[in-house]
Amino acid sequence: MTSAATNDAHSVPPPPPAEITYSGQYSVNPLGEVTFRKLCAQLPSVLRRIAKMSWAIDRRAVLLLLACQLITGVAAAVQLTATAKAMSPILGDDAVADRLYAALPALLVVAGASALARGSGAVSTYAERRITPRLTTATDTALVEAVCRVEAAAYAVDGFADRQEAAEMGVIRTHVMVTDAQRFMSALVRMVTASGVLSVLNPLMLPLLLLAVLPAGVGAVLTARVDYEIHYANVADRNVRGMMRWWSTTPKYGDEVRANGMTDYLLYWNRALSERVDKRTLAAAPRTLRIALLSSLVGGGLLLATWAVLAWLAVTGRIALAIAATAVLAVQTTLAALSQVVINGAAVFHTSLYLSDMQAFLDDAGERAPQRGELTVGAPVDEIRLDEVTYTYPGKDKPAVDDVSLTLRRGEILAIVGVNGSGKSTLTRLITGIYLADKGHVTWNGKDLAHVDPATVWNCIGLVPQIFAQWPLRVRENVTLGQPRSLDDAQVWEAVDAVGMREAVEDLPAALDTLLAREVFGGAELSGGQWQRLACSRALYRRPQLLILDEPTSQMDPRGEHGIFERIRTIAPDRITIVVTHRLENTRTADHIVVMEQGRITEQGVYEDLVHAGGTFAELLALSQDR
Ligand SMILES: Nc1ncnc2c1ncn2[C@@H]1O[C@H](COP(=O)(O)OP(=O)(O)OP(=O)(O)O)[C@@H](O)[C@H]1O
Repeated sequence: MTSAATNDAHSVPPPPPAEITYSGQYSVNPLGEVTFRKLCAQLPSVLRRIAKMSWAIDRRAVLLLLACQLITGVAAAVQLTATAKAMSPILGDDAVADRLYAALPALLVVAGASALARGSGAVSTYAERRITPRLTTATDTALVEAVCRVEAAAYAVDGFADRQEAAEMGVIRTHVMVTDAQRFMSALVRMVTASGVLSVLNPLMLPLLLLAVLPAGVGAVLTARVDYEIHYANVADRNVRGMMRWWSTTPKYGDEVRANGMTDYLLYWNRALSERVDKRTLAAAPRTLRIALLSSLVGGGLLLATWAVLAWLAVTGRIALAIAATAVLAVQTTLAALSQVVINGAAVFHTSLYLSDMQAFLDDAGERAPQRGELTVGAPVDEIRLDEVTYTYPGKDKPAVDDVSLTLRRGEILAIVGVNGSGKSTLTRLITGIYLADKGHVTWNGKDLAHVDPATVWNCIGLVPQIFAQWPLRVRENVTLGQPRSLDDAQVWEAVDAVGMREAVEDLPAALDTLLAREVFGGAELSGGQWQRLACSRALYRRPQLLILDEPTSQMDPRGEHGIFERIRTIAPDRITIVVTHRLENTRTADHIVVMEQGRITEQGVYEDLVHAGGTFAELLALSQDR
């Protein structure tokens, strides 16, 4: 390419990343219409929920936490009352030594109560640390399990991935949830006891103090509301950025990224998405500043009024000096506790929003888990029938599989061929019960898959999908999928031999024990064709009743391909075998071939008949030989 051409290509700026918005049925920001009062009213139920979750994890730690809160409250009340007692002699007219001596018992009580409060603080931190890690693990596991167990069709539902991303935030927030709740509760207890003491000293002080702190409370909750609004607006972009980050940085696609010169573009993408996220976040900064300034201004003015009233009461002799001094302390304590209540209350509330997202996702995922029925299937699987089966992907107008009827019998090899997008893979998903038909029935041994426990169906299947996982596990687990059939490795080697991989596996640093993850220390990497052979050995190891191979040899050398088809023929009598392939020569092995076009079966028969039928099969075969 000439340099002019290169410059030309570079003078066209790349298009910005597509604008994606958080979609689906949860696309309405739940905070949009909520008032401050409603938010405060939600706190008890949020705390109850956190307590319930913690209770399920560690009852003793929860009880310990509650006991500590009680002790904190009692200690705060004792401290203030004893301080008031100590103030009278200290502010008296006797000699200093006599005044201190008289105040000593009360001062000792203050010291004891303070030590008790510190001790209970330390114990409550210990209890909280007993709960948090396990709570985080429990929620994380619940989320992973929920996603793994949904009907596969859920992945195609609008907004499912975005809601999953939003739910991930709930898991992250469980790290701080118990700490926030515990701090909130302990500050609340301290505040209630201190303000109780204060109102005993002078009933006028408490309402004034509450008024002084109220603006800070409103400000903190309003800020939380803005933060969540921004989080909500950024969910989709963060989701896409996370995915793109993985694709850009994983070594698996490193060759493609480098050799195709994609690095600059990918960095541009990452930057553009981050800038978009930042733009939204920065746009909110003036709003949060306004909220903070206004709430501080109003709160500060009211606090000034509180101090003025206290001074007026003392100066006019309406309260004794000792009481006024204790009131100053009580106001300080209440104020400190109140701001903690406000800060931690807002944090708890903020967390609750993410928890609600997580719970909504878990509930939704739970509803999307297969609920098909109690029927079971097992070996031997003699017949699989499809009767007028139709399936349309969510959001699509045209069916991917349209009115297909087919019968598969034990011992037969079926080949499915057709152009890209004709519905071959979708058909195999319907046969395996990964998707359920919208119309028509798929039956195994006469049992409709719509009513069969899918786990029993999947126990009978060995599947080599078109795009298969390269698990970062040892070779052994890559073959057994972590479900060994025996204690020794004999059957693993048998499956490895079946795909001609013995030599390659023996050459690895630790043979079957070699970790197949290049990124991890000590890990090894296989070639594309070797990975594909391993995927085949995985399916063969299961000795399935239904063996499905979707383009199983696309990356293999002719020797490997020949070996696999030999093997398929040898083991075919004990099972039903389906091969999806574009290499039409490979369909010679099949007892029956179906040709798919636009979701329908348009031709079927054996190889020799189809070659001479003058239809799509003959045309595709001729094209594949025209080089
Ligand atoms: N997860 C999905 N969500 C929505 N549409 C899908 C999904 N998977 C496939 N489709 C659509 O369904 C149709 C059939 O796809 P399918 O993967 O079954 O074709 P195929 O015959 O296996 O193609 P290929 O030869 O390229 O593997 C296509 O139009 C495709 O766009």
